[in-house]
Amino acid sequence: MKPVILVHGGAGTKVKDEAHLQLILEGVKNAAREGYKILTSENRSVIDAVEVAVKIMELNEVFNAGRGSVLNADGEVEMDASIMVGSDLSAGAVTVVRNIEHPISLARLVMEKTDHVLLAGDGAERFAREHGVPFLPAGSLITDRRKKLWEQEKVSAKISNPEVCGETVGALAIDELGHLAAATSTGGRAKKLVGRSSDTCMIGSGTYADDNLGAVSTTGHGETVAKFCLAHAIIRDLENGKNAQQATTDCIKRMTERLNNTAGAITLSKAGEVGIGFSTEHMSWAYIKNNELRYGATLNDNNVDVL
Ligand SMILES: NC(=O)C[C@H](N)C(=O)O
Repeated sequence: MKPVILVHGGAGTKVKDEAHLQLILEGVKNAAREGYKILTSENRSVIDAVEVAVKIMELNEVFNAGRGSVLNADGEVEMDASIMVGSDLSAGAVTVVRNIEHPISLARLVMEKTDHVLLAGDGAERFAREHGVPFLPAGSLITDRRKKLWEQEKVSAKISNPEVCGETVGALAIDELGHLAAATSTGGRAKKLVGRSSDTCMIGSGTYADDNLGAVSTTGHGETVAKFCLAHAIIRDLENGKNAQQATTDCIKRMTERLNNTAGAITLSKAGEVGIGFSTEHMSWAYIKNNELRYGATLNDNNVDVL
């Protein structure tokens, strides 16, 4: 089995101009490269690879995760993340967490240090403190760009257009032995109600991994993704014999038709096949397989860098 790392930088990104597109593409390529380094290093582990890839994007302000997350109705950052290991289906997630740099690492701590799957808000933050997770001063994750957008949107009564609140991040990996892992992290939807949880923290909607079938990370309009259990719908299609690309394309299409809203997903099958699908105009993605880095932001893109 060839190791593969596959990442996305969110469906629904409103690409402003060429310079913005390049920042997004550099962001997903960099995350894929760093994840692949871990995946192919001596002490390789799929869980480390997806965590590192997501952490890199949580630090990158261009994405809606960690620093650079969108702001809720009160103008604050509340974040969600989840992670899953395909060998034994262990999973961890956090929701409505504030002032920590890496929600994905906290989700991993929930997976590894508790017998729970999901911790929320104050309880998740108390658990983080007890495990020595550093806290940032309040407001540190708010960027000027998000603040400006929030101020513009504040004057409009309508709910945020899902096309303008993309940039959630996710990563999948498979190693030489066929072990899979998946991770997803988000600031959610702009102007969301305080305390709102997203699909991203829901195992089966935002994230899923099972060595017997495949791994999925989703992005897009969270309520739609959650109602459709998009990640697990794709897994079921894999189980029914579809390949990674067919399963991803078909589920996104069924979800979009049924619920009249948009989303995107990346999929790795247990054979290491890649699936990329979205019903938004853009979703950035990158993957490394066979020493080639492939990346893009539209369905027709097929850019290749040889490593
Ligand atoms: N763009 C996103 O993926 C946002 C995320 N799914 C949410 O609804 O919170």
